[in-house]
Amino acid sequence: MSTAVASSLAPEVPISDLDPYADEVLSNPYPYYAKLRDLGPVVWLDRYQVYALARHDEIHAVLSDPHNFCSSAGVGLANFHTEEPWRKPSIILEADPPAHSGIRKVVARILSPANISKLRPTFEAEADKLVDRVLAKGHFDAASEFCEAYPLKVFADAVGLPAEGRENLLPYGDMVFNGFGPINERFSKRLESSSGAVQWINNICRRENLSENGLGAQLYAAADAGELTQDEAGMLVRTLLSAGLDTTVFTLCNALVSFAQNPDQYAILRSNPALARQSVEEVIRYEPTFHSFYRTTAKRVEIAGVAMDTSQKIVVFIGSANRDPRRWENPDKFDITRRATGNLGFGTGIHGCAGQMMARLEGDILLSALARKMKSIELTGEPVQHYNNTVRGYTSIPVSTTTN
Ligand SMILES: O=C(O)c1ccc(-n2ccnc2)cc1
Repeated sequence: MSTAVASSLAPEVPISDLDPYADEVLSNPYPYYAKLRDLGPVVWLDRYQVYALARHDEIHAVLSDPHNFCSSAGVGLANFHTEEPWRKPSIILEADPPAHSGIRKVVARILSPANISKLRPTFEAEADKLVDRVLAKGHFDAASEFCEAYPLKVFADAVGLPAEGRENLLPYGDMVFNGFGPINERFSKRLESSSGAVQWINNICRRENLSENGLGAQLYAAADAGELTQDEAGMLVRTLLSAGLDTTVFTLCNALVSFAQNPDQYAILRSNPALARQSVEEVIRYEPTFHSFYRTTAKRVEIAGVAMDTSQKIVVFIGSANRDPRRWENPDKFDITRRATGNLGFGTGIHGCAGQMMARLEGDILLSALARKMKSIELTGEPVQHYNNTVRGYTSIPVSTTTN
């Protein structure tokens, strides 16, 4: 498509030359999101030749309408209907009904509160051990020694992974999340340096490499019961490992930085550690890990009066929806006393995050364990941000802490 598209666009679609993947935007996207929201309900990003939605209501509507806005063309910038994906498409994330429905049902059961609540005693014991270890140090890196360590232990154990080789998990997830953006230098560099990780992931998802009763084994048991094929079970183990590590690591990073930067909010949590679960919700709203997603029009369709052709890519900025003053009061304030449920940090609709209860379990347990023992936390240096096309978090968060 060329300028012809621009001239055939209805006049009311504002055109922006924003590059959402530029470092300066990724380092603090919120002012750019505000500009996009003010431009209009639908904006044309000329650089990538895609429509962009930055307001809550239009994003909610598109994510709730898989019939008109499909996922099988890929949920990143690449259109699987016209170009080769970098890896085999996900049978749940990059699928539409009816193929999606049966797969989702199995994954939803395995990640349901009923099934994962059995993990709580183990998750709590590991959280107490980790909190005691880092608080004994007084000074530590809350990213590498705390926020990364916890999911890499408890979630990887829950899936049934062996102890060795786990250093492949975050680089693999980084590739997956870069892959939802353009094939830019950031993505291709990661792709080159992580071919070993791809091999390791494909191998570790095999049934014989997983523990007897983990979440991975439960997926293969569903195949034995005829709900999936054995191959689909293996692909869904890949899903758990693609989706379940970097996201929770960065959510915990964003929580720690948000609390360190808002000590009044940490004091509230400290006074009532039972607020941990609600504060995870506010972290997901205020600093969502997952910032942008795409859908593809499945037919000629209209959004906010803008007529779109079929096969058009639309980027929805979830991070912007969660800061939209049309939906949230004082959206730029980190406030753990607000009711943040219903925010779009976990998406919504049939593709709403299948792992959200796992993410909440990990966040609730780790933050309440911290709040019970850590009196205060402060940054002893600038947190080092992690740059990725789609997710936001940190690779280093130097802190000093005081205990009871
Ligand atoms: O099936 C997969 O490979 C896959 C599924 C879901 C995600 N995801 C996106 C945002 N939170 C999780 C990533 C990868």
